[in-house]
Amino acid sequence: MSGNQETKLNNLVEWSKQQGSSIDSRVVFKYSEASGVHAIVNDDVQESFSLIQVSKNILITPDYATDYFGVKENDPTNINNSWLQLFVAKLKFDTNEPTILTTDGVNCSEKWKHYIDYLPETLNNPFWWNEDEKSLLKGTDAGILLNRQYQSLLQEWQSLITVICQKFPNWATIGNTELAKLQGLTTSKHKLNTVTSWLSFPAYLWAANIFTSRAFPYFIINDHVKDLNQACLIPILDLLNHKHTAKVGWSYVDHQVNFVPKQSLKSGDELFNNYGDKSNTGLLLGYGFVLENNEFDETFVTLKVDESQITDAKQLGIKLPEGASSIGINFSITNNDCLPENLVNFFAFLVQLKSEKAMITLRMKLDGLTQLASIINQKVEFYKTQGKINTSMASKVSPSVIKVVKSYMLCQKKLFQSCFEEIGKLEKSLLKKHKPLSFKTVLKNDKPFMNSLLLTIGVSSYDTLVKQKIVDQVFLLWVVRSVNLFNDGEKSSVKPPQFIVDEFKQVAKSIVVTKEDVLEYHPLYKTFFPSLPQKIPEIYGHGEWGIKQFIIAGTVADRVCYTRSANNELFLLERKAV
Ligand SMILES: C[S@@+](CC[C@H](N)C(=O)[O-])C[C@H]1O[C@@H](n2cnc3c(N)ncnc32)[C@H](O)[C@@H]1O
Repeated sequence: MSGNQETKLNNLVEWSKQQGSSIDSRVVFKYSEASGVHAIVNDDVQESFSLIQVSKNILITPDYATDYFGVKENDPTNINNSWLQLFVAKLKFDTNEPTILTTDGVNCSEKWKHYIDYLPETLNNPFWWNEDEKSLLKGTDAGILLNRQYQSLLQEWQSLITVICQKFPNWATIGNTELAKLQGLTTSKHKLNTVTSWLSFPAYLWAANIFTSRAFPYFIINDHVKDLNQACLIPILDLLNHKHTAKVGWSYVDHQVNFVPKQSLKSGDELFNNYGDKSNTGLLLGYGFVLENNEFDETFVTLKVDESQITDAKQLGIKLPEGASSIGINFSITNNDCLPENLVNFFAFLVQLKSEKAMITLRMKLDGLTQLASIINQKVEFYKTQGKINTSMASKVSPSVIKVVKSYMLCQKKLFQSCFEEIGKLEKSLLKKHKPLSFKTVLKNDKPFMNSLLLTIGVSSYDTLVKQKIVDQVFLLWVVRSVNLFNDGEKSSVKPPQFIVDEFKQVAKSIVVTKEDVLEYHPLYKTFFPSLPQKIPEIYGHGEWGIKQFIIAGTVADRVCYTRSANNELFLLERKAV
C-alpha cells in the first residue's frame, strides 16, 4: 500500500473512532497485492465476541440522498439505490460545489471526507476493464451479464440526470452536456471511463460499483425497509474481505452496527466478512475477484424456444426455472446440482415424437441426454480454448485480468465438466435400471438370421456391423424378418419381441408412403433384394418383403432405437413412461 493510501486508511479508522465507533485492539488492518486492505487478528478471539461496533453516525443511508435531492422515497426513479449512488458520486467528484448540506444543516462533505477519500478510485471489476480485457469474457455468463448490467446502469443514469436537469437549473448545463456525450454512441463504443464531472456516467458507474462491492443491506439497521435491495454504506465493516465459509453475524443495537465472528479465530487469522452465497459470475462482476473451489458457483444452460413449447413442456409436468419465456430459459448448473432434473426432462421433451404424446419415455430421456451431452461438451471445449489467452492478447491486457479470467474460465469449465460426467452416469443408471433389449443380444440369440448375414454380406458379429456402419440397415432387415416370423406363426426357436411387432403394426396402420420415402429406401432395398431370397429362401423366400415393409421399419426404428454413443451399442426400447 502506498504511503498516501496508508495515511487515508489511518485517517478513516481514527475518524470512525472519534465518531463513536470501536474496533477491538486485536484487529489490525493490512494490505496485500492480491486482496487489498483486509483485517487480521493479532491474538486469539473467542467465538461470538463482538469485534467491531460502527456508530450509526457514520453510516451513509438512503435518507440523506432523498433529503438532499428532494426525492420522495417511493419515487419511481428511486430504485436500485440510484439516488444514493448519485449522492456518493457527488461526495466524491463534485469539486465546484464541495459542500453538501442536508435540510437540517448536516455538512455531508465534511462528515464523510475521510471515508470518501479512502474509497478506491480505480476499481478492478470488469466494468473498468479495457475493450481487449472485456473481450476475454465474450460468450461467458459474465460477458453477457456485463453488457446487460452496463445497459441498465446507463438507462438508470439517463433517467436520473434527466430529472436532475428538470429539477435543478444550476446543474442542467452540466447534466445536459453529459447526456449529449452519449447521443449517437453505440454500445460497443461506450469507452467512457473518465470522470468529467460528478454528473457524468463514469462517476455514476463508479458509485454503482462502490455499492456492488461494499454496500450492506439497509434492513440490518432499519426494520421497516420493504425493499430488500435497499442498501447503505457502513464504513470500517467494508474493509473486511470475503470468505464464503466465514460464519459472521451483523446486528444493530444501541445505534451501533455490531460485527461478530461466529467462530473462534487464532492469532494471525484473517477476519473475514461473508458477502453471501455468491457465484463466481456475481463475484467477478460485483467485486472483481473469483474464488476457486467456490461451493456456490453457478453457470447456466440457456435455451431459446417458442412460447408454445414452454406451455407444452409445462403440461408434461416439467417445472421450468423462474422467468422461463420465449426470450430464454436459464437452467442453473451448480456444484450441488450439476444436472438438474428439469434440464434432463426438458431435453427429453425436445426430442418427443408424436407417438410419445403426454409422457416422458425412456427413449426420450436417453435421446435427450445425448443431445444435452453434445451441448455441454461444446461448452467444456469453449472454456478449454477460451481459457488459454493467446500471446498477442497478453500484451494488451493486464496480468491481474488474465489471472482472474483464467480462474473464472476454469471454474466454469469444471461445472460443465461435472455436468457432462453426470450425464454419463445417468445414462448408465437408466440402462441398468430399465435393462432395455440390446440388439447385440438379439443377434446373438437369432442364429439363423446371423447365419444369413454371414452368407450374404460376410459379417459374423455385431462388432463388425458397427465397424462397417451397417447396424441401422441390418436392424431394418431384422424388423421385417421378425414381423414375418410372427405372422408365419411357425414354431421357431427364435421369438420376435412382441413390442417390435406391435409397433410395426401400429405404424403400418397409419403410414402414408410417399414417393420421397421410396426414393430414400431404394438404395438400401437394392442391396438386399432380389439377392437375399435367392440365396436364403428359408428366411427371405416367404412373407412380405416389399420396400413398404422397410419404410415402416424405418419409422419403427425412430420410435424404439437408442444408440449409446460411448460404445455404439443399439438398444431397443419399449414405449413406456419413466
Ligand atoms: C468490501 S471491499 C473489502 C476491502 C477491500 N479489500 C479494500 O481494499 O478496501 C471488497 C473488495 O475487496 C476485495 N476482496 C474482498 N474479498 C476478497 C477475496 N476473498 N479475494 C480477493 N479480493 C477480495 C475485492 O477487490 C472487493 O471488490
